[in-house]
This record gives sequence, structure tokens and C-alpha cells, in this order.
Amino acid sequence: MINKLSETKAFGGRQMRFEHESNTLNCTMQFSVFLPPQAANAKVPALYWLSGLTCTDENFSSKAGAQRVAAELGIALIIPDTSPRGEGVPDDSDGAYDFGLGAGFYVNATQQPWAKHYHMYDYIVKELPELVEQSLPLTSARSISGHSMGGHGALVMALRNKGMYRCVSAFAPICHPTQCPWGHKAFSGYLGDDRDDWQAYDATELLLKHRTAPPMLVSQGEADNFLAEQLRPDDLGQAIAQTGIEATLERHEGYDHSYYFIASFIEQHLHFHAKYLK
Ligand SMILES: N[C@@H](CCC(=O)N[C@@H](CSC=O)C(=O)NCC(=O)O)C(=O)O
Repeated sequence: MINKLSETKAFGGRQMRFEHESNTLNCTMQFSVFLPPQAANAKVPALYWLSGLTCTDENFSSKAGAQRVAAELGIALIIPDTSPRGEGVPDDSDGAYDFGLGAGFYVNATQQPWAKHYHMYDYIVKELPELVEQSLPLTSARSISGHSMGGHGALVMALRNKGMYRCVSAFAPICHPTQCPWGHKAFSGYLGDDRDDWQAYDATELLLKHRTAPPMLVSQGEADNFLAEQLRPDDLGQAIAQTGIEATLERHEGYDHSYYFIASFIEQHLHFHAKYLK
């Protein structure tokens, strides 16, 4: 059951926020939804958006400017939080921005004390779609996108769940998390020190292993301060070239890691999703 917390009219559609008791995460979760005007009369397809480090479900809704085009294209936006939340949910002991609250990394944690709540992979792939498709006017046509940590999550969900998402896109994703400091910290904390267990959450490794993917669009800013150390788009580009999958990896001169970059290219990404969701 979902409980509506707020609703605001936008571009003829409805920007809403809900809360629910998550059985997967063992806590109360909030998520945002934009329903386009077409949803008043018929079920519509859904794009799931996974946000990055430090975000809640509200960053994308307020900063990306996605609602106007989503309304034109008749696409719902489903925007979850980035980690479990609440008093009983453990956080990084130093309050770091890249682990714990706001940094669930879209994995199923196996290590204590994280394993009780930090199951964002199952939440995104199973619990949330079941919940929203029961409660809202949505078809079962889904696609997925995200930014940075959320771009990593979107690519991993799409690569591991054949047939679940019609296509995938990402803005400045963490492309090779087993080979970067953010990934090392998150995966050793949530999954433990056996690096074989990390491979299932690494888009570059998954692509090289499965050699198949839904249609993919990845956009990366050249002035992104996380580019070389954390994001490693060249590694994903090499995997794409080796496997010959249908994918576009675009570089954009002068753009950084911020939501200004996302806002600049969200229209292109939404049109990409609409092509496969219709
Ligand atoms: N505070 C950190 C950087 C945090 C940051 O840049 N978060 C990004 C996502 S980064 C990868 O997942 C973000 O989307 N922030 C929210 C926003 O609204 O901009 C630092 O100081 O380095």
C-alpha cells in the first residue's frame, strides 16, 4: 500500500510523492512519481530514474526539468530514494557522503550491519515496480536511467534483467566500479572482500560476460571532475566495442557532473526512451 504525501500539477500532469513500508529494505521509504496527462485516461509506460550519491527522490524532480518532455511523450517517471532511510538504518560512522545513507549503490548487502536494510538492488528490480504497477496507471513497459551512482545502478539492472527494461540510459555513470575508489569502498563495505562477489554489480564486467544488452545511451561531460578516477567511461566504451552491442556513448565538451548537465540532455534521453517504450 502506498500513501500519498503531496501532489502538484505540472505540465498538465501530476508530480507526486509517496511513502510506503518496504519489506525489502525493512524501513519506511519515500519515492516520487510524475504522471503525464495521458495517465488520466489510460495506462502509460514508466521510466525509472536512479539518482546519485547524496540524493533523495527529490533532486531529479526539482533539478532535471524532465516533466515537460515526459508530459509530451506520455511517459511516467518513477524516482526512488538512493538508500534505505530511518532511525534504525545504520550510516557510515564518519558520515561520509559516499557510503551508507544516500549511498546504497543499488546492491544487496551481505555484510553486517548493512545486510538488514541495504537491499537496493531487490527494491528497484522487484518491490518498487510491483508496488507502483499495482497502485498507479502504468503498463508493464519499463525503461531505466540514472546519474553517476544511479547510472551505475541503471546499467547493472538492465544488464542483469533481460527483458525487464526496453532500453537503458545513463548520465556520467560509474562504469567500472570494481576499478575505482567509490566502488572499492562501497563493494568492500556492503559485499565483503571477495572481489568475485563484486562482478555482479559492475556494468563493464557484466557486459563483457553476457555480451548482450538492451539499447543503451550513455552521456558523459568532458569537464566532469570525477571522470578519470571514478567514472571510467573508456572502460565501458572498450567493452561496447568488443561486444558489438547497440549502444551510443557520447562525450560533451565543457559539461561537468552536475544537474545542469542532466538538464541539458534530459530531453534527448527521454526521446530515446520513448522510442522503445511505445
Ligand atoms: N558532495 C560530494 C559530491 C556529491 C555529488 O556530486 N553528488 C552528485 C552525484 S555523484 C555520484 O553519484 C549529485 O547528484 N548530487 C546532488 C545534486 O543535487 O547535485 C563532494 O563534495 O564531492
